[in-house]
Amino acid sequence: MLKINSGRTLYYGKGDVLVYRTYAEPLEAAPIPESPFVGEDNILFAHNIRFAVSGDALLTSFTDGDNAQLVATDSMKNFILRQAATFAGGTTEALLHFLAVRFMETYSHIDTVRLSANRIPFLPLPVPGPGGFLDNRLVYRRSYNDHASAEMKLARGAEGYDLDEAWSGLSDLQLIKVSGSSFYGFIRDEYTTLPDAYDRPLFIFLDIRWRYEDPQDAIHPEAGKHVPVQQIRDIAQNVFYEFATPSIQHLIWLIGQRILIRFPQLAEVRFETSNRTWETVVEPADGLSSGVFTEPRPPFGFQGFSMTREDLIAAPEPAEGAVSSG
Ligand SMILES: O=c1[nH]c(=O)c2[nH]c(=O)[nH]c2[nH]1
Repeated sequence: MLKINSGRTLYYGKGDVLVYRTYAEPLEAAPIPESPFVGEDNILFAHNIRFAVSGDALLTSFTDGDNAQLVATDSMKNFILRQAATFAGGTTEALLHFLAVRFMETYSHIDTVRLSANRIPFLPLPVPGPGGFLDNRLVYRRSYNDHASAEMKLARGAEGYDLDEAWSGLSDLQLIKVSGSSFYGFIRDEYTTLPDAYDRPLFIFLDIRWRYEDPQDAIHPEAGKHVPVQQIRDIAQNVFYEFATPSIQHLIWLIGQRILIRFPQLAEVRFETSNRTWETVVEPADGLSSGVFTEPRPPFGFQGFSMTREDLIAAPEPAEGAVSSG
């Protein structure tokens, strides 16, 4: 008999399932030095979810055209939307875990669920209150900026469900540092046309993902070890601000160091970055005087880097000559 567990790829599912859940569980977080973030109300808890299932029982739907074991992807979408109403948590990771477990409890022939989500951020708006401006809890502003993400695989195990390949993430962060970044000292040969840059306006796109030592920490924020995406974002921003950096490669090393120092519950951090350094049109006289720049032309450079706790070294001090004065 044909099997799927012989290295065969078999899955199907639904992507772009938009789930706008209101009044999810509020999230609290302990502050860290780089971030004022101490929690969010989760009044809008919105996600774009991709949900894929697999299992031996699905093989004949491919080989014989037998639909008897197929949950229509339209039903999958309805399942996700309706189950989201009963979700009692407040993190993206917990939502994915909940949906995958509920699906496998409902459909016993499904062996594995792989799912991922991008949070759709809605930002609170300050309104005048008695003692100054306060975030209101009715009107929010849709943001197209960086956002939380998560992905995981849930597999039916001997006892319950095994959680594998669980990653939390911050996607689509875009940061510009107007002065205090250099790039020089690289190989200079007959292929080199790029001039040395001692102070470039460094615009970068970053995707950061992290994995917990114990993946349950991502799902149970009440245990106090969930890492808020806002604090990862604020660490990235602050490290960029603090250090004069010689390359994006070294910048992400410094960001990774800080993340692993702040969050001992994390086992690994991964980066994917893209270099969008603005093209100089009118050169500034020095780092802090006016210049004119424009969008860079493709092709764009990129970096990928992963770091585990074994990479942790003593916390580096901000470099001499860092533009940021605090
Ligand atoms: O930070 C950078 N790293 C590179 O590897 C590189 N290569 C390049 O052309 N510009 C840059 N910038």
